[in-house]
Amino acid sequence: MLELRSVTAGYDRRAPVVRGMGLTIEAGGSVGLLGPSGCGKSTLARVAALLHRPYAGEVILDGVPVAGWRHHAPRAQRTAIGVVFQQPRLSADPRLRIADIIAEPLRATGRGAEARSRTEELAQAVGLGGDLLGRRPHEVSDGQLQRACVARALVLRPRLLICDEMTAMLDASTTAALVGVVEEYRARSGAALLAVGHDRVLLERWCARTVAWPDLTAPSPR
Ligand SMILES: Nc1ncnc2c1ncn2[C@@H]1O[C@H](COP(=O)(O)OP(=O)(O)OP(=O)(O)O)[C@@H](O)[C@H]1O
Repeated sequence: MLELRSVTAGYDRRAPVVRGMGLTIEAGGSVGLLGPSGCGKSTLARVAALLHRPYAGEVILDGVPVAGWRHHAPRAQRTAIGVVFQQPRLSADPRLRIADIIAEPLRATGRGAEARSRTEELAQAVGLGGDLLGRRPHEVSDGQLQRACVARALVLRPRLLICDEMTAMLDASTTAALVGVVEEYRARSGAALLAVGHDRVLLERWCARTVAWPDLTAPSPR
């Protein structure tokens, strides 16, 4: 469903963080990407999420090379992919209420009419009850905000979910709950998963296949 071919990317063309890397995520499959802190996992995850344009190489979505990049890839392709980042406080607009954070992608794609029903459905799925939907980020815990970010990542019914250290700052029970939400969604929808992190035990339990950072230097077998 998604293939990265010989991708080179980073923040300075003269010293790229990611060099010539390949990774394949099969339709419905799950891949855990392991690597030490600072090696470039998040950078590669952002390329895979079509949020960061590589300097070289190809990103192929459903057999079609992604084209028309500016900083991001075109929205029509990006909406096939849901992303959860490590730090919910950096990825959620502090001015919005939790319900609006969850519904943001619907409104941004002209599907605001579905916002109310989808928000209620997903809030229930991720375990956000009571008055939490009406609060702003500074009025909820990190774990509650990350639950909202998982709901937001699912709201457009993505066919690929990228979880970049989604549980790094969470306790064991919230980690288990959110992995459960992702897996329940995948079981129902057939969506694929790229989970990025440095917790080998978690990723090996969660994903059908795990790859460690140095092994990505050669293109993955197709
Ligand atoms: N926006 C940015 N501008 C410049 N350099 C950056 C930027 N984001 C990351 N880097 C640098 O790129 C390198 C890889 O960072 P990246 O976040 O991809 O690593 P990581 O493997 O995900 O790390 P961690 O596990 O600690 O999150 C690091 O040296 C980092 O300092």
